[in-house]
Amino acid sequence: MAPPAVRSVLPVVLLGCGGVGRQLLRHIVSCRPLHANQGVAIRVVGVADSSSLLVAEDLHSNGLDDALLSDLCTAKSTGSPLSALLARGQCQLFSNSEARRKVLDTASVLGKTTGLVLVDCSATYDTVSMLKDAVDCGCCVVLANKKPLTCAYKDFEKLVSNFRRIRFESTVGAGLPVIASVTRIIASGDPVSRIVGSLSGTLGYVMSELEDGKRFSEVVKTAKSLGYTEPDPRDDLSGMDVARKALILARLLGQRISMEDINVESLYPSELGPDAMSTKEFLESGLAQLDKSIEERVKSASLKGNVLRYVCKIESTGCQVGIQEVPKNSALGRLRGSDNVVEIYSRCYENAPLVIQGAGAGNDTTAAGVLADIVDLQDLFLKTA
Ligand SMILES: NC(=O)C1=CN([C@@H]2O[C@H](COP(=O)(O)OP(=O)(O)OC[C@H]3O[C@@H](n4cnc5c(N)ncnc54)[C@H](OP(=O)(O)O)[C@@H]3O)[C@@H](O)[C@H]2O)C=CC1
Ligand SMILES: N[C@@H](CC=O)C(=O)O
Repeated sequence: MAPPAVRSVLPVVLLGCGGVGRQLLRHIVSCRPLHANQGVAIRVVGVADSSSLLVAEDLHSNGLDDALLSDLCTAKSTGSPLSALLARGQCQLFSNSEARRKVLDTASVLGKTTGLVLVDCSATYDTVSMLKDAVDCGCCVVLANKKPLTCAYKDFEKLVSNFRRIRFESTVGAGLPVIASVTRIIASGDPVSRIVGSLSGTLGYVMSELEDGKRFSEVVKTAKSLGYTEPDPRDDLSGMDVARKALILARLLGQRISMEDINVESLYPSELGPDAMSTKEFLESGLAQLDKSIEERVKSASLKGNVLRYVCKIESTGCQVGIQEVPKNSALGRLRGSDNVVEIYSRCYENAPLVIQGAGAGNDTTAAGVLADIVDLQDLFLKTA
């Protein structure tokens, strides 16, 4: 039987082709038959990293072909620059200084015709102004990067101003349907009063491995190698990554707050922070300085039948994120590995909260969440006859 005709074509420019971005490209390629059966086609017209942007020569063609995308993943994972792909033909390369203009030209051309989805899988604030300009061109935005939604409130407001055109499920809980659930509850007129949970795959993994007697510095490095941590793991250990998730959720609930309004507990002192040493130095020498004090905290909790968890609490009275001792035999205490758990309380879920639990970090699940977000926009990209 012939596959159904293509109903929606979604042109995509991907910003960031690190662990998550590359996995997204692999998912896009491997899901072609599935999407074709659903009448959906994703056309990757450009991919950027921190130094350049690779764009399809003809924006209205089929985009960068799958063989090129696979080679791009191989090149980037072996440390080659995007320029190594130029010899393949069918694409053009723009340096960092020209990339922003080219993305916006592309957004402007496609925004007026086929539409464009700008997908941010970087971990930088540098994309914010480009995303806002793309929104002005009528483009859609999909984010794994939390930073654009956690800078100035007016930037958040701008990005979500057309809620139909933005998706950011993977910013909280990776592939878990946290944003979708909260959005649906709010849309039904059921006021969300409280969200409590463990929202860091890295810290969840680290804490549960510590219970098995492993050394803090070792498990943090393992979490990094498993793709759970941010590019600089101090973003996780400082609590800032969880605070960003809390801020996104709080803003989604209508709170006009900023990062400074969130109480954040860090697992390391400022002497080991980014102003004092590089990520490499931190991993090689700084991290091990924390082993003893963390081991003592784990032991002290264990003597009381408790375990340590990094807990996030969002209420109308404020947001806080920090380490807590919780009973070993509680929902939070039973968490293992990179799993997240989120409890959502509202009028309908007052005494028994809505609970969402599952893998909360990792390139695979995060990229799957991003892909689902892109496909979710398909109705805005219907082909005209
Ligand atoms: N890993 C996970 O479990 C989860 C991750 N996320 C988020 O996904 C994002 C990506 O994470 P991850 O893939 O692990 O990070 P990586 O560090 O592996 O990749 C980041 C990518 O962004 C690129 N980049 C940096 N600056 C820019 C820029 N100005 N424009 C375009 N690209 C740029 C980097 O370029 P270069 O290759 O040149 O360095 C790199 O390719 C992060 O924001 C993270 O918070 C969200 C949920 C879960
Ligand atoms: N570093 C983050 C990745 C997902 O947001 C985490 O550990 O949860």
